[in-house]
Amino acid sequence: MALVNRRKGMEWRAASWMARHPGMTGTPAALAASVVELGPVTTGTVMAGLGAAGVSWYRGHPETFDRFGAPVLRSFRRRWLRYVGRRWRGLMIDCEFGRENRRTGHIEVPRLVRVRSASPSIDTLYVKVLRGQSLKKFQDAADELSMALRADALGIVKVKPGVIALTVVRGNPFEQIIDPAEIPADSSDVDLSALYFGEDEYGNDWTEPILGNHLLGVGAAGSGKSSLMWNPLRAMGLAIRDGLVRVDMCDLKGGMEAGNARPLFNKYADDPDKALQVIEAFRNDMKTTQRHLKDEGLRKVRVSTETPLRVLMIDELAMMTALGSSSVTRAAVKLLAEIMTQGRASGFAVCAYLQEPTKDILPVRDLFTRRICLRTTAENHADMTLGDGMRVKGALADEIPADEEHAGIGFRVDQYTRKPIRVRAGNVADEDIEELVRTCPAPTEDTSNVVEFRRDEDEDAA
Ligand SMILES: Nc1ncnc2c1ncn2[C@@H]1O[C@H](COP(=O)(O)OP(=O)(O)OP(=O)(O)O)[C@@H](O)[C@H]1O
Repeated sequence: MALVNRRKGMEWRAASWMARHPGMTGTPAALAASVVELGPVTTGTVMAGLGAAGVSWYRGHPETFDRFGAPVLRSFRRRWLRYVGRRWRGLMIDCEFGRENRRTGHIEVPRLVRVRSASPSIDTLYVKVLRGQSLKKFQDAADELSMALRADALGIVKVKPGVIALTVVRGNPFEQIIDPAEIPADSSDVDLSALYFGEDEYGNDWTEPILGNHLLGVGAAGSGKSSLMWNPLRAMGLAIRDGLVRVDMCDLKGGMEAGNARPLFNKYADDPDKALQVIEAFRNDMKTTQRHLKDEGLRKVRVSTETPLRVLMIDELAMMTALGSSSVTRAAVKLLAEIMTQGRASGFAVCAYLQEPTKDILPVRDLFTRRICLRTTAENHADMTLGDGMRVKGALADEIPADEEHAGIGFRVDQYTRKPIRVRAGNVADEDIEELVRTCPAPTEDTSNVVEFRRDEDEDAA
């Protein structure tokens, strides 16, 4: 075939643009058809009705609108304003991703195929690269791209052959330190299905359910993991005091984190051997509770002083699952797997915290039902913690600056939309922990007729 030195005709280019953007062409076409067929009054009335329905959704149910409606509208607006044709083309040429077609002389640029905007501060741009361009070329130009896109953090990954995703994060919605969870005035005010952890980037309360769940907090040293532990403890405060929630604590930082808060806990361990005993006893209590529920013909526990919610907290979980002696880690992994697969209905929850979420360190990672990823040291930790593809969608946990101003900031996944949401945990200071220990010590007498595990005498004495 002879070589041609002309571009495709304008009408053909317009036709292929229309085929690629059916919404942009289909909507005006449908409107025009409606005006012709039904008349301008009917069309106007339908449009006004749709507009009014949208406004009443926005005003009447902000939670569902922000969750489902806003991302769609925001993606559309950003695609056709912020990243519209000429702007995108200029940006690509300025960052030297344009290339002259030698035959036609036309400057070709990587094509923006899709824009998704999971939250006001996160855009994911899916880009079809030109033939001969590599992922590395984009990664090498990350600084230039980040400046041109006015991004505070930029992630660049391959999505499929020929398509990359640029994840653009702008601004820090959390310039203020967030207050810690309040200790409720009464144990009946404790909501075990929505414990306060902090705020999300929209300024809404960030809560997590603990009843029927297991929670994993991942973050590098100094990322603020302790606030993922103390906020739920404060939020459960009076329920701990009143015996509705019993917490066993394994503080494998050698007692540095929770050593001063022992009165809060039903059982406490600060080394792997003692922790293994605590975990084993927790599993045995779970078995006893399961038998009790079976005898009563119940499928689920009702939290009461007889059958309290049992929480096993483990700080520096890696010490139990990988870094301790092999006999301890083997036994601990087995016990944790048993507790996490069977404990939800009987009211036995695990909350664990660690720095590195790889399968070698945490073989039972997938059994955690709620996961939070604070600042990490490696790119792939966000996907390992939150689920595949979450980094592309915006969870750039490895780009969170490693300073105290950004401690407690991280990502969680919205259970309905499966999108990452930026969150910041409340900052729990030493005085807040002291207040909790002072006001909410666990009952020393074991009132339960189901769970027979008691504190050791020597611990009480201490
Ligand atoms: N939610 C928060 N908001 C603001 N600052 C915080 C928050 N959480 C922790 N910090 C501060 O960040 C610092 C480190 O926090 P923290 O000790 O919780 O980190 P960590 O992840 O537990 O680290 P390590 O694993 O090394 O113990 C502390 O000085 C703390 O005051």
